[in-house]
Amino acid sequence: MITIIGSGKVGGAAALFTALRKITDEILLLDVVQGLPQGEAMDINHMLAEKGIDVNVRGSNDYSEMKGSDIVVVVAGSGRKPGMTRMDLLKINASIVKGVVENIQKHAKDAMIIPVTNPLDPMVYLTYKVSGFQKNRIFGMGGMLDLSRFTQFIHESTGYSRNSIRGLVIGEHGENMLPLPRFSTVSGIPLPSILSKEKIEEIVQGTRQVAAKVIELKGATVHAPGNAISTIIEAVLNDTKQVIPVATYLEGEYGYSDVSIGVPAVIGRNGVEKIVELDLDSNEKEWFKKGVESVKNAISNL
Ligand SMILES: NC(=O)c1ccc[n+]([C@@H]2O[C@H](COP(=O)([O-])OP(=O)(O)OC[C@H]3O[C@@H](n4cnc5c(N)ncnc54)[C@H](O)[C@@H]3O)[C@@H](O)[C@H]2O)c1
Ligand SMILES: O=C(O)C[C@H](O)C(=O)O
Repeated sequence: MITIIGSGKVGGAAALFTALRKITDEILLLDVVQGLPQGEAMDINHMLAEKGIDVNVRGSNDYSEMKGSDIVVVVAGSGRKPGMTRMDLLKINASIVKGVVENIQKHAKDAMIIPVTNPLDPMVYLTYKVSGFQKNRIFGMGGMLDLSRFTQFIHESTGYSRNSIRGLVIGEHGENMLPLPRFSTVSGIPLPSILSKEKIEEIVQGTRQVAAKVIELKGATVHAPGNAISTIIEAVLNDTKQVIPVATYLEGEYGYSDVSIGVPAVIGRNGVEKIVELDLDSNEKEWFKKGVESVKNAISNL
């Protein structure tokens, strides 16, 4: 059973994409707004009925119903408006996430938690500290979404199939995001031997900024984050051992401790089964460090 706390735009999309993957029998949508998760569940079930997919989606306002969840996704809280950074949501969302995690602790203490609420990296840290869960059981979704955007930019710039592209984006899910062209390939060919330096710089900047553009145009990002959440859920439930960038707690990896930030990790039935350490060059290390400093600064204000 998968529980999704926060049945708004991204929570609803995550339920939809997860149901379509047919990887669980039951999805519970929770929200504080009366009627919203119930209505969202009905709407998704109607779609699943036509498709003949027997995943049962339910909605509730009662946290105790998440008992027995394998994974709890936390996507409750406010989104940024045009002109804001994700960090501007720190204070308002920290109190929501803290309350939600206390409830997970109470009702689903054997679950894994996928934090999604922004600012993502500080929320992963808060979730780790408030829950007291082992660190491998908490992994935030941010880098997976950044990677889907980087992949789209590579596709648009090269014309090659999205299916041939293997990219990587790590670091803060925020202003200091770190797309990694040196560790990205198209059909095994490293990106720097396909695209010019200038073009690569353009798509790196584009990857950092494109979420703000979507928010300016349509108010929120919805489908890409919903799908990225379902990719991580699938990696856990199907024990795929896929290497996925997730925000997780570091204890010396990449030279940092007592901070949560995006790194590539092997995701399987035990959550984060291994953090993959890359040999970053000096420029990449600098961006990673800026991300760590930004997250540590936020953590100190929690
Ligand atoms: N990490 C990422 O990659 C990523 C991607 C997209 C969105 N987000 C973040 O996800 C969050 C949600 O975005 P959205 O567009 O779905 O927002 P939304 O406003 O559509 O939905 C948020 C929902 O959370 C609910 N909620 C608030 N407090 C709650 C509580 N205590 N318990 C249960 N539910 C509660 C609200 O009632 C609302 O329905 C935002 O913080 C946004 O920035 C993160
Ligand atoms: O950009 C946002 O505020 C939402 C989310 O973090 C995203 O990257 O889509």
